Amino acid sequence: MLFHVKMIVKLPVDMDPAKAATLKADEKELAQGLMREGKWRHLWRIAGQYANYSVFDVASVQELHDTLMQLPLFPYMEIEVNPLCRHPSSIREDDT
Ligand SMILES: O=C(O)C[C@H]1C=CC(=O)O1
Repeated sequence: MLFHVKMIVKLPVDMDPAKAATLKADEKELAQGLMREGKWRHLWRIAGQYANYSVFDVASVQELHDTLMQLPLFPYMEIEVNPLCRHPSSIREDDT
């Protein structure tokens, strides 16, 4: 199942820089692992924002929820989720 996810990161301005750096490093490690598993299919920076557009490919809504909840930056993100399905005009064969 494919989901378009927008993540807006809002770290507290007074957060300890060392804590912020650790959170970002942990998030990067987890994100890259999910990408290698094929679950985090796309990750794009939204230009000019500390935010991203992502596409997740997971087995269920529950798996998406659990995956997002486990992100180290989850407590500091505003997240918007939209489910995706094939477009009848799409010519791409890999739109699974
Ligand atoms: O930077 C972000 O958009 C937030 C988050 C998503 C992946 C990652 O490494 O950090």
